[in-house]
Amino acid sequence: MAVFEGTFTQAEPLHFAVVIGRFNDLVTNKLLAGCQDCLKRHGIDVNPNGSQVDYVWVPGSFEVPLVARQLATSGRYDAVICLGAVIRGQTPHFDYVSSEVAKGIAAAAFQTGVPVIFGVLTADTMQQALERAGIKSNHGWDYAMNALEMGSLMRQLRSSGTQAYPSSTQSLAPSLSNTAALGEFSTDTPPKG
Ligand SMILES: Nc1c(NC[C@H](O)[C@H](O)[C@H](O)CO)[nH]c(=O)[nH]c1=O
Ligand SMILES: CC(=O)[C@@H](O)COP(=O)(O)O
Repeated sequence: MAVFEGTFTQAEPLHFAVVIGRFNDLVTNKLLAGCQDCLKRHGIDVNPNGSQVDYVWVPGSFEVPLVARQLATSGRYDAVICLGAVIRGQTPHFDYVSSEVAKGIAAAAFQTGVPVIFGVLTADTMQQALERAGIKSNHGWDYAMNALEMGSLMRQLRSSGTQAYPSSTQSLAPSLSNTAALGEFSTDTPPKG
């Protein structure tokens, strides 16, 4: 049997895409800064003109999953980091946007086998969101850590001969079979070789 765990010390070969919602960009720009700071401190070249991180801006959180899935499907990235800020208003709109973006991001990961990081704040107030985007702590940093860990973990799983999905189901596989495929990595992970 084996134990697989992502590391943070050998990030040099990893490639990331970051999808950012422009809505509430007072918050999302701060999440992005935290995310870049973390990646940079782990040896990643975060320059948009470099070769390791691509950035895609979309109008709002609702658009994030579509773009995240397209990027994940490209096979160019070890992880896709999604950043957004959904802040409750006076109508039920918040519930629709936050629910769809959460489901959509999960679906993008399941459908592609690529880690898609849920970095969308869902806050009752702007104050709550800002506190989580740099005033108290910056969750952008945490989301980058999640991407580093998952990118590293998936590389390990691939090189050990285990794969989250058979390559034939790499894109747009039905969610049921994807869920079953993920079960391969429960505590019953088969031995290597
Ligand atoms: N209200 C918020 C939105 N709304 C915009 C949607 O995300 C979307 O862009 C629009 O409905 C067009 O499809 N987006 C956020 O990211 N945060 C919000 O609080
Ligand atoms: C997240 C939202 O939907 C929010 O910004 C919209 O505000 P409102 O419900 O007042 O229209």
